[in-house]
Amino acid sequence: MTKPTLGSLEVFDDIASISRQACDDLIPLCCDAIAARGVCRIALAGGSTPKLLYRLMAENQQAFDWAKIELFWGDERNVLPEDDDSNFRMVREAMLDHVPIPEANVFRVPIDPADPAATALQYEATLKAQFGGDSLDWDLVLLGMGDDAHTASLFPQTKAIDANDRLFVENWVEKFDTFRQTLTAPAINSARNVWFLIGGAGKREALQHVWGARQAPSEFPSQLIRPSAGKLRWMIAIDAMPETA
Ligand SMILES: O=C(O)[C@H](O)[C@@H](O)[C@H](O)[C@H](O)COP(=O)(O)O
Repeated sequence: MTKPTLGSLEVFDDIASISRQACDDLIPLCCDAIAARGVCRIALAGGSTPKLLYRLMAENQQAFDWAKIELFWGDERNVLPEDDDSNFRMVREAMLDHVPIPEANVFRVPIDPADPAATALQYEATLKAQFGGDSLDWDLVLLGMGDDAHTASLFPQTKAIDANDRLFVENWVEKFDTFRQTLTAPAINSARNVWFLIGGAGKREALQHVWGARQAPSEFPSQLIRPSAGKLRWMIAIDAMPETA
């Protein structure tokens, strides 16, 4: 069976079972972070896969100390927060509207569609201020992966892939003819925990490449995710698992 060379692999029946396990594991992760450092900082993934996890967090809200949890976005679309495509809106509807998290603990990417560069600089400054410097020791970064092997908004053959001197950047994505906003690979790789939540047969080929011997991160950006000291966890639905090589 094709497996990742880095990190742990767990195979699940479907995205629902991934979501239940991730929610169950988030409870002690948050408790331990808060006990150790007084705060739990999480970078949320966008897209559709993590929606159920966010709903489960809301359903199990009594298990989380929301006053000491800080939520950030690993990436965002270049749209306003009420837009259907907004990752912030997706999280707000699935979780934020239903849990007692203080508004001051929710760090939305301050999108100005007309000035993506300024937006990125502003969010990067927020990250540095909140973390007290350039090393973002996230307690958890949640990630999805596209069928083109992108993660966050690190898309193949885009500038953000090489933005190793930055933490958060605007990223022109030709195939969408628009900008995205994204954490850079170094900003993700400083995390204590990185969890990929991936499901769907459409991701199978991309995972085959990402886990394959050929290292080509500009083609398969999820290969960039190699936490320097933290734990990498692949939570994969069986329908996304590559055929045995
Ligand atoms: O803004 C986004 O779309 C996400 O951050 C993106 O990186 C997502 O995780 C993948 O595209 C997978 O998306 P699905 O979960 O919808 O398959």
